[in-house]
Amino acid sequence: MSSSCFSVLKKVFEQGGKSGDEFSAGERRCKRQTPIEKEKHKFFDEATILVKGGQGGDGEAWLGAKAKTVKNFKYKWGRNMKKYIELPAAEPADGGKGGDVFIRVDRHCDSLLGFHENNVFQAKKGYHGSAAAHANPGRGRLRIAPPQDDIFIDVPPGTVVRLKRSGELLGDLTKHGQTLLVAEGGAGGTAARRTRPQNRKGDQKVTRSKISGNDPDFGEIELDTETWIPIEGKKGEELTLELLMRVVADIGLVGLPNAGKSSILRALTRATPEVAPYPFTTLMPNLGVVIPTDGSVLTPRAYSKTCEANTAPPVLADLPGLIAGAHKGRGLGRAFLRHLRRTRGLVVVVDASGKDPVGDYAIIRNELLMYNPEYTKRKHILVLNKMDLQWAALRTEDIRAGVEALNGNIVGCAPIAIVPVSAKDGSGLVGLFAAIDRLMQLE
Ligand SMILES: Nc1nc2c(ncn2[C@@H]2O[C@H](COP(=O)(O)OP(=O)(O)OP(=O)(O)O)[C@@H](O)[C@H]2O)c(=O)[nH]1
Ligand SMILES: [Mg+2]
Repeated sequence: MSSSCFSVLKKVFEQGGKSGDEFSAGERRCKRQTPIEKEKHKFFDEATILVKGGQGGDGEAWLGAKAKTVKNFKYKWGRNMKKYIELPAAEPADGGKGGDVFIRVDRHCDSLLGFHENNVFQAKKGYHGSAAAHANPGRGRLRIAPPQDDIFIDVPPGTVVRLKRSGELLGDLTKHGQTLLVAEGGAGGTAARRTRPQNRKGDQKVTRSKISGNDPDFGEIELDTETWIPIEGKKGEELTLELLMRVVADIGLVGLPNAGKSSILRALTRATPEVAPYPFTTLMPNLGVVIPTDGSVLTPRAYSKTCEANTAPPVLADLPGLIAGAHKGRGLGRAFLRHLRRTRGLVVVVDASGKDPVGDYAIIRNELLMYNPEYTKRKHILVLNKMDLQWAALRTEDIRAGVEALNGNIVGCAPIAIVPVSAKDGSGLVGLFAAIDRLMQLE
């Protein structure tokens, strides 16, 4: 079947069996997708955003305030008390700081897709000095307006933040709740009370008659309070950032399309990735925590027996299928291999009922080598899947021998275990749990 046939078939599957004509006009309108939504797998893990810190609030220009004379309500006749007291003049307030922009990790967020439609983040401008009067009601006037609220941009765990221009790394955010300050808000402006005019030549606001001293330009300048001016708040930082997501997982599942990677993820974890008998079913990585859920296949007790150390269960990442020539852009290319960067080990899945399982294994190892030679040095397990098919079961020993005979220069390090399994009927999964546990114990 041609690949276009596959995509049509896939669409029909996604629509729950309805062909395009069976949808009403309203339904079709609702289902209309943007180009980005259509090709999610190309955009889900990278984005460019513009972040702007808020401008600082302006200082207050309030020069008219005078000291007030008020009645002394504590006054008692006969004592040495003043009947009237003088309250000092309230001073004008400085502007408040503009809001900062932070990037924050949220584990409920799973892609950067949203940033393709909404990619400008501007924090609010700081409060002006005049707002300070209302910021502290009943408790006296603040001399500085309060700072503006910060904004937080939520990203998925595993997001790398770089400056677009220079490529400088600003942060690699992996843990839920981690934050990174990316654009600082501008400082608030100073109020008129503290501001001095610039003593530049020709500045009209400086009264020449008041210039004294022996400086050839101006010397000391005696200022006239009439000329005091408030200062505007400073502009906030403004940066263009590049976001790049690399999933955070302990183990990556790699293999040719249809080998059964997603089926294995389903069998070992609670994740429910799509499984279907056509290639490139998986377009984006799926994650799952290794916890057996199906009592008929494995109980949690059986799992804990297989685990020697009482460590947190590993996270598996199921990636799209890789094909020969992926490094030249064939299939889905190999850009998704970046998601293996943070893994500690790999599980290479091979369809043992296929034409040439040993050849498939060599293709995968070669593609990994072409992408990043470091990947072929990582510890890995070779899973021979589809053992429920008789043809696969009969060939197991031949496949083992074939893999062991492969040249280390081509495939890198040898697998730490070769595990025959069937994701369909669950056989061999206990052995796979044990092998994964062993992989996690290895340095
Ligand atoms: N008989 C048998 N079929 C299996 C087994 N594991 C997976 N399959 C079938 O193989 C086909 C492909 O399975 P997937 O899990 O989608 O394979 P994949 O490697 O994730 O495929 P891509 O996402 O396209 O790369 C499906 O029809 C599965 O039902 C198995 O152990 N035995
Ligand atoms: Mg898949």
